[in-house]
Amino acid sequence: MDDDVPDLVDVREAVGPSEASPATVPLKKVPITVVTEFGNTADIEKSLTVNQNNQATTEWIPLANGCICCSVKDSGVAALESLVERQKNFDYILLETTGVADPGNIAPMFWLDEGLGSSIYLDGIVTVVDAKNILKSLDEPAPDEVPESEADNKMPDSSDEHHHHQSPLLTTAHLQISHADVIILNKTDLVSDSHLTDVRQRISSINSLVRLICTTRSLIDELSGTVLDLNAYSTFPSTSAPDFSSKGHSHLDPTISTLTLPLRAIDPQELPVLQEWLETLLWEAEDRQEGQSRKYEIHRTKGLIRITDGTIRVVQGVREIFDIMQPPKITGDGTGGDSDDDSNPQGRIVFIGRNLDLISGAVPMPFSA
Ligand SMILES: Nc1nc2c(ncn2[C@@H]2O[C@H](COP(=O)(O)OP(=O)(O)OP(=O)(O)O)[C@@H](O)[C@H]2O)c(=O)[nH]1
Repeated sequence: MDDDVPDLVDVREAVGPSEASPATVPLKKVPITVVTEFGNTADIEKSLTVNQNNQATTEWIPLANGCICCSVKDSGVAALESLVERQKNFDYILLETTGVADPGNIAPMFWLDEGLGSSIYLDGIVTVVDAKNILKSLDEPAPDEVPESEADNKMPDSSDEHHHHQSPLLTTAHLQISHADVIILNKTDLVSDSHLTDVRQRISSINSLVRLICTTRSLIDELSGTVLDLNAYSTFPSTSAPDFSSKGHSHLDPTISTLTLPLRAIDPQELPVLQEWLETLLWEAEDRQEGQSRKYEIHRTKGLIRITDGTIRVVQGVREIFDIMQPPKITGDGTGGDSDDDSNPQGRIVFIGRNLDLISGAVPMPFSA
């Protein structure tokens, strides 16, 4: 998908030198936050441009097979690694996509296996949402806003008009909200309080785990934890918006919802069973597409697992890839650190995606609380 090709911006230009992470603390790896903003339909670029101290460096991405989606996957990471290695003083990378990008295609590129020894790591996805226009974008997408993945996901029997019309439309705005770890809800000065409440509820019904920050002119007080230093792919979020859809569907948004499954504490020996359950759930959803009139689709998975020995594990996943990991020791609020305590919320696993009400019937959860 051509539109997924990102521009790169060094955070020191984006936010000003005083606000960036302190340069005195050398980072072993450079974190990346992916920023998506719906509605920006900039021209397609097949290059990565990095701005640092007003010096722009461009890495061109070779287009093997003419398919930018396949080509950018490895060469985009390689281009970034090469930049980080050549200019060793990067603190952070903000990767701004075009407005019609599907973060579900981009996040897996940068969420790299530890064993690969990459010099970069994915820190999180931030989506900027226009409070005035978002409901319209979710309800009445223009034809060119319908992402390619929607076309891919049409039922095999898509000649059957009934099926196609029954399936609620998945828009780019849905995808950018469902994959977001943080949403900057901007232009709040242009809407009434009741409109803002409707927007907040709609967003929370799609993605109950997202951290929602209301802004005017995208101004935020504290960058750390909002745009930078998110640790969104290594910890479980401390935010807990109301769960509108514990059954896997929501009346507020028929297309995408959040499903929360409470988990009992599990024995360390049972972790492989959890792993197998997730494999079945996430991998077979892909396989099941053929011949099915309805299928579920998981965009994002996050879990907090309480282990009977007092430790915790975090589950993180985007589309079909996932990891069960020990969280880094970074917070005292139960979202980081590797030991359990009373402040930890109940163990649970959370899925964000489509038709999630089908999950429990398809692959029953073995550790229900
Ligand atoms: N009233 C109000 N106007 C805003 C706000 N944020 C941006 N604008 C204005 O809205 C107009 C369009 O800005 P954006 O929506 O950021 O435009 P964009 O298409 O995303 O632009 P790019 O960032 O270049 O992609 C500009 O005139 C901005 O000054 C806000 O919070 N409130």
